[in-house]
Amino acid sequence: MNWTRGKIIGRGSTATVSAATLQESGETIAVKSADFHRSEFLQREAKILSSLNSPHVIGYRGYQITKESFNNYNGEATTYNLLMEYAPYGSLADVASKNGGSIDETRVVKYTRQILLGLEYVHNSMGIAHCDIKGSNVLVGENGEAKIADFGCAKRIEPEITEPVRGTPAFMAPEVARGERQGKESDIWAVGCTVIEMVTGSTPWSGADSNDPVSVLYRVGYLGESPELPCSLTEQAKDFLGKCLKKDAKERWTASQLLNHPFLITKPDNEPELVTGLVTNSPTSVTDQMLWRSVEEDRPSWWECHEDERIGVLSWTGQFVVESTWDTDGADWITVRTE
Ligand SMILES: Nc1ncnc2c1ncn2[C@@H]1O[C@H](COP(=O)(O)OP(=O)(O)OP(=O)(O)O)[C@@H](O)[C@H]1O
Repeated sequence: MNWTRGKIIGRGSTATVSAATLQESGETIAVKSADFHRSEFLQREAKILSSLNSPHVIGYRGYQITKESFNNYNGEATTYNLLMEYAPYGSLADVASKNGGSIDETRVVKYTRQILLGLEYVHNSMGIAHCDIKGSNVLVGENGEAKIADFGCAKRIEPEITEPVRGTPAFMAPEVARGERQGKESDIWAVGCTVIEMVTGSTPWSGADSNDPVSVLYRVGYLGESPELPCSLTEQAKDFLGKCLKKDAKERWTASQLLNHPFLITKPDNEPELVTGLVTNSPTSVTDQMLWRSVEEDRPSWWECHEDERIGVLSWTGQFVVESTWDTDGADWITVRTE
């Protein structure tokens, strides 16, 4: 399959995402790329994504290994590329920021339903837990529908293998924060956190502790705290979040149960028009520079620092692997390590 790489449209902790055009059909796709030697998670993601087929999961278009010079490499590097359906509105986090910081309730209901439909499929039909549900890992497709993406942390539910828990601290359920287990129940906790993120425009725990993941994990895992519910929410919405944020994983509702919760089945008002997301129309050519958001132009200020420091900063903003050896006396807190 021949394709031409376009502008960079996203950058995560493990990979860079570019827009690209398929030469034969002219279709715009997204290509997630990583240096081959650091592409273990991306390869794992490609393997899982290739087995999934749902309107609520980002579409798989194949993978390719290339030799090319991009992403500030000196000279040519062997690059692993995951080819995916392109989501023109970017992630829910992008949609929120383009809509003045948060997402209106009608759309929050719609996106939540679609995330749960995606999870119902992934959990029940495919036996997979996503393990990193959050606003920046849910993309908005051409028709405005939410699609789950970024399966780099995903794992098979059965047989249950003891693996280090993975994900993003602010979205971690108590049992994950304690390094005990991670499965479909912890995805549901993360859905609750994602609803809070959509409503408030900030990640949960975004008070004084927001820059200290260890403190957040301690509060969730050992002090029994839950993220604060926005006071603007209706009673129905608060009840829904209560079912997602049950401290005991066994009591948490499943995706199928939540899909029947009144918060999601009450007829919504007319959906307001989507305010410009990443792009306003599905682009047809990567040469149409106006259509692409370039993170090259608005990299955060810490991006230019020395690579070691940058990895350090990324570790605070990105994903963590938590060793499952913690005990409650706090002695093992430093076993949180980054990947
Ligand atoms: N298919 C896509 N279409 C459009 N934009 C995309 C697509 N995939 C990813 N992006 C953009 O790139 C960003 C980073 O992608 P992704 O989360 O998959 O990378 P990552 O390295 O796994 O990130 P992290 O590990 O930090 O969560 C997304 O938040 C989104 O803005």
